[in-house]
This record gives sequence, structure tokens and C-alpha cells, in this order.
Amino acid sequence: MATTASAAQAVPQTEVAVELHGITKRFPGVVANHDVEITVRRGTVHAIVGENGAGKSTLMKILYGVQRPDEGAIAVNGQQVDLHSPTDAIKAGIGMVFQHFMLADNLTVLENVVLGAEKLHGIGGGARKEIERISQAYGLGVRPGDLVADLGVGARQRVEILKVLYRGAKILILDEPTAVLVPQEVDELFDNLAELKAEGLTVLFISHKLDEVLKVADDITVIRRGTTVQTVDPKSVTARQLAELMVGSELPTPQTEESTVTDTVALEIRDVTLSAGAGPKVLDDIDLTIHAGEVVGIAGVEGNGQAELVEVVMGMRDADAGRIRFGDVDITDWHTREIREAGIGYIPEDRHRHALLLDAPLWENRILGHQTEEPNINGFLIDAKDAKADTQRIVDQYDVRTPSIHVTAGSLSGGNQQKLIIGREMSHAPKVLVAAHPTRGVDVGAQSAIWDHIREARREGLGVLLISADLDELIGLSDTIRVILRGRLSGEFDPDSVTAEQLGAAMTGADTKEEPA
Ligand SMILES: Nc1ncnc2c1ncn2[C@@H]1O[C@H](COP(=O)(O)OP(=O)(O)OP(=O)(O)O)[C@@H](O)[C@H]1O
Repeated sequence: MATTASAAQAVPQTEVAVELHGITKRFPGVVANHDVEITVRRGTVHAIVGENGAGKSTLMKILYGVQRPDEGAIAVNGQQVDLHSPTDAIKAGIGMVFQHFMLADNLTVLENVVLGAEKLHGIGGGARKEIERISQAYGLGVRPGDLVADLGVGARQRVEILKVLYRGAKILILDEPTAVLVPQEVDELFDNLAELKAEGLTVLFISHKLDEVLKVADDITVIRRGTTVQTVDPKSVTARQLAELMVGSELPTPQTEESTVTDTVALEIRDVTLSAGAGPKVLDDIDLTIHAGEVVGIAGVEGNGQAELVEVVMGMRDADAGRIRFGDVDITDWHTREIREAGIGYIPEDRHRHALLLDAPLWENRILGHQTEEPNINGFLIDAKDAKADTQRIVDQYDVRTPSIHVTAGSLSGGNQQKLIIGREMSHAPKVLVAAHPTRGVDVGAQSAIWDHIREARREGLGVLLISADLDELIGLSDTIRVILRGRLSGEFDPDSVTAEQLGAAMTGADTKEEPA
């Protein structure tokens, strides 16, 4: 395995865009970054990979001026910089595109781009010209007059990229940019990155999708437990070797699974329809059966009704028509709490809004949503002792990397928050699990551990409604796959034979010429 670590050290200073030297960052009880050394060559895509909690986001936040390092130095284009805020970073030519887009839907692209940067080119013709110039220079295909609400996920991401380029960024940090994209959009993004590189711009790219990293990166730096392990040449490693570098040991070989699907109906959704005013139906006559021991995966471009389907099943929204049965019980009119207590586990899409209290300690988050169930109660009272003991069990069993169960959920890395939520939901031995993007932001090792937990429960008869933007996950975990497009479900796809490209085509309507929402 060839490394470019020494080669990178030897890169002539004139070719270095960013140098991170001896970066250390401590939080109470955790060293998030320890003596990190990275040299980023100008005009390259440099990927940063590592397990959940390895310290990638902290490092990028330091480079974007959101966090201050305790030790170490940062140089941009050979000049040492002191970054106290994102404003300082932007001045130094560094821009960051976050995973959650920060665009106002009801404004145009132009209005979104100039917001807060009115001084650069005004808010009228000058700004429009500049947006068109940047869009053309990097092949972004962004039109200043478009309403953001009308744009799909990939187009919104290009607006976010344009926004940082508009502010003069020459170094772009992209945090898991492909997590929400379908394969065709990923290819388009990679074409855009190639254009950026060709113009001499530099991209730092965080991702858990190692195949994509190998495809797009010029250099890959592996971070393990806060420190840089190696910078490798993507041409000289496989995805498996990269994962092993991340973990620091060999990975187990995945086992193939026998089907566990039974004839017993676990969840039945019949003729469910949901309208949103006068517009097209959000859910259009949805019919879906999930058997005990079966994982039914739903693929779809975001915004095609999958979020609403989950909300209807979980009692957070009333459908206009249709029935939902849990086993032989009609739960159509039940409240969320009753549905959960009856034995439907729920992993929501937005973990910060619906699954965690970020300012509360982990053990209180263990109780959240299950405050009327064992082991969290004793009679009518909360049983803090047993809840704490059980939180520790989840932390151990699901490998939640944390200094203790008393730190706040908000201080955990994104992937570790997700492991805690999954551990909590699986603890109540649900009969049905409604899981929206259960491993989003989770590293490959933790992802396969979570899949194992779900498979084990499936062997015991768990039925799963799986919504995921990760096609590998849908293919790897589902027994049956359906595609949702404009609120309608397609026929069944067999995960053993369908390809990610075929699913991508069905999701975008390329196979039927129907456009996604
Ligand atoms: N604001 C904070 N307060 C306390 N601890 C923190 C804070 N931010 C991060 N940490 C801790 O620092 C470590 C590194 O977290 P970081 O978010 O950088 O990891 P990551 O590699 O980006 O993980 P992921 O892939 O899960 O997003 C973790 O142990 C995390 O719990």
C-alpha cells in the first residue's frame, strides 16, 4: 500500500493549499484531535475518512473557524492564519458546504446567494452576472432566477457550492456531500469537482462512502481516534484496506443470510392517500405489506412522499383515506405514543428534532419516547438507576464512543448519536421497526454492526419499513425494494438482482419519463 504521506511532505510549498500542523483539540473527557498533520495539495480533491467520532468534523470546523484548536498551526497558501470565525475563514478563501442545506425555499437562487454578501456585487444585475459567470465557469448549471423550492436535491447542493464560490472560496470543505444524492447526481457532483480542480481550486471531502472516495479523491487521509494515521494514494488501496486502516484491525467477512420472511403480516398499509391542498397528492393510494421477518426498503429521491408515509404510519399525520393495521389491530387513528408502546420502534429522519434532546445526558435520552416502559420506570416513577444501567449496556453493545453516559447527546459525534438512537429503539424488542435513514452519517464498520443487529431481530420476526437514500443499504438489507415517485409506489424490485443504477433510474423517473417531485 503506497502512502503519499512522505510525498506530501515533499510537496513544494507553492503547491500547498492548506497545511494543518500539530492540531490538537480537547473537549471535556475527550481528545477530539491529537497532533493532526495534513498537507493538502492545491488543485486536488483531498478526502478525509475515519470512524464515527474519529474527529473529522472537529478538524473541519477548526479549518472553518467554528472551533479553535488548543494547539497547532494552520497555513493557507503558505501563510499562517489565525481563524477566529467563519468570517476569518472566508477571508482566507475557505468555504464550507454543510450536509444540511441552509437555503430559503421561498427565495430565488439569486436572493439566496447574495443574502449576507450584498456588498460584493450588489443585489441586482451585477450579482446576476457574477452568478452566471461562476455557474458557467464550473459547469454548475445554476440559474439565478429559479425558485429554490422548485429545485431538486442535487441542484440545491450546486447552489450551496456556488454560494461559497461567490464569496471567493478557493478551498471548499464538503461534509458528506453524497449522502443525499442518487447515483446519477453523485456522478454530476464529481464532474463539478473535476471542473473546480481544473481551475486550480481545492476540495476537502468528508465521506463514509469509501467506494466514492476512491473514485473522486487524489489523496486520502485516514484519521483514527483523533489522529492522522496515513495519507494514501487511492490508486494503491481497496475500500476494504481503507476501512481496515480506519478501524486499525482486520474486518470480518460478511455472512450471507437465508431469507427469514414469514407469511404473518406485521404491518399492512391499505389505500393510503394524503393530499396537500389543491396540488398533486403527496401519497397516492399506497398499498404495502410487511411480513414478520421481512425488511421492505423504500427508495426515492427526497421529497417524493417517503417522509409523509413514515409520519402517517407513526400517527404524526392523518391520512385522507386508507387504513393501517399492525398485526390484526387497526391503528389508523392511534397516537404516536400508543403506536410506539404497542411495539413499533421508530428511527426518525431528523435525529436532532425528533429523536434526541441534545442538551440532556445520554441516559435521559435513553428514556425519551419510552418513559412509560421498563426499565425506565418503577411503578409510576422514573427509575433513573435502571435507565442509567441500561444506557451503559446500549453504549457497550452498540459501540457508542463516549467518555460516559453523563455527557450531553449534543456532544457526541453524529454517527454515535445515531448508534444510541438505534440501540434505544431496538431495546424494546419492537415487532415492527420504522427506520428512516438508520445509518446516515454512520461509518462502514458501525453500519455493518447496525445491519447485524437489525438482521438478528429480523430472524426473531421483526418486520422493517426501511427508508434510505443509501442504495447499498437498501440492496444489502432489504428483502423487497419498492420505489416511491410522486407519492406512488412502484412494483417490487429484487435486491439480489437489481443494480443501484436501475434503482436510480426508477427513482428519477428516467425509466418511465416521469420526473421526481
Ligand atoms: N462540542 C463538543 N463537545 C464535546 N465533545 C465533542 C464536541 N464536538 C465533538 N466532540 C467529541 O469529539 C470527538 C470527535 O467528534 P467529531 O464530530 O469530530 O467526529 P467525526 O469523525 O466527525 O464523527 P462522525 O463520522 O460520527 O460525524 C467525539 O468523541 C465527540 O464526542
